Amino acid sequence: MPLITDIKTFAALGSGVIGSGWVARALAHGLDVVAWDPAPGAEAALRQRVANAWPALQKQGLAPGASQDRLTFVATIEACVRDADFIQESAPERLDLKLDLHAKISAAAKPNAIIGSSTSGLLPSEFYESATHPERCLVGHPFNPVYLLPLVEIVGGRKTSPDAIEAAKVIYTALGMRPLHVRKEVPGFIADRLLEALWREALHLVNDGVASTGEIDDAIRFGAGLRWSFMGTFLTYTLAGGDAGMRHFMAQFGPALKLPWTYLPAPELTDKLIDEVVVGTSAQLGEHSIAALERYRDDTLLAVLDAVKTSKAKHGMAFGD
Ligand SMILES: NC(=O)C1=CN([C@@H]2O[C@H](COP(=O)(O)OP(=O)(O)OC[C@H]3O[C@@H](n4cnc5c(N)ncnc54)[C@H](O)[C@@H]3O)[C@@H](O)[C@H]2O)C=CC1
Ligand SMILES: C[N+](C)(C)CC(=O)CC(=O)[O-]
Repeated sequence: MPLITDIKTFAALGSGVIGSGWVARALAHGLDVVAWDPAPGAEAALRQRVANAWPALQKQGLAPGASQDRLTFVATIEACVRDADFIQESAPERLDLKLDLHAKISAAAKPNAIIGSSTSGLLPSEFYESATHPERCLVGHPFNPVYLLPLVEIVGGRKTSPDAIEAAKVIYTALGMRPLHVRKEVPGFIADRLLEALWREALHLVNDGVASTGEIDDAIRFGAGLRWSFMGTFLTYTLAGGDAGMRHFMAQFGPALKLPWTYLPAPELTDKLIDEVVVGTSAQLGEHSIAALERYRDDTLLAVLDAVKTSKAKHGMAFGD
């Protein structure tokens, strides 16, 4: 039986920050969405989050027929996945929970529906261990906000078939995303391995009293953060080597890698460090609500995406290049 790639109904299990982002993306692409989340009040919270995302999605352009009314919230896992053409799980990041959940999801789903998990770094071979038809099960790791950021890392487990990886690429592309197949199943995949290294160093800088949370964020957003929206570290550093490129860059800056610039192991998460990070980021939030900052972030991301697209077109490149 061929895997389903032309999807009409999207099932979302877990409707927190990431699940609601998937729901918003799928609705904006004109799909019917069925959602399930066991928390009391989850449906209202989901509809609220989708409504907050909708203005940005309208600016980006909705698919014909796209509507928030095409979201149905159901009471059981089985009702959520039974008729779904594609399933995305965004439940809490706990191996035991995902293992149990995927045994239930996969048993109730159509046998040829792809099942994706949003996990940030757990291994699919482990949490799909008890799945029915595990060959169609994989990771589709998105980035927050899921409804705007294109990247989705696709990671297969030991039992995932190559056909399922290809089917997932087709599905996520149809949802307006940029799939990146992580060919080796490693914890943290590619992107979170990089982000975690930065995050650990940032926490050390706070812990050691070198900088406040706001100063560290300034160091990112006025410098490398601007470059990262259109050029990765390898190409950026090639340009930093001047006409001699990467070879000169390595000769000049390679030795610094042996200097003790970075700590790598995570700092102890003491109450003092947690308080400092919470107080620092509360000051950064100021009077703004999370929802207001999400709208600001969405508008800014749309402008950045637009600018990158326009500039690439001027230089003969497609957005995905
Ligand atoms: N927050 C982030 O920046 C990102 C998170 N992820 C991944 O997405 C997944 C979800 O994370 P968030 O949305 O941030 O968490 P969240 O805490 O915002 O949402 C989790 C939701 O799952 C629900 N839930 C609780 N028990 C459940 C169960 N047994 N089955 C299904 N749902 C259940 C909760 O009620 C809650 O609504 C995790 O695997 C996480 O690693 C991926 C990319 C980014
Ligand atoms: C913090 N995080 C590990 C959950 C982050 C991600 O997984 C991706 C993101 O959106 O930064």
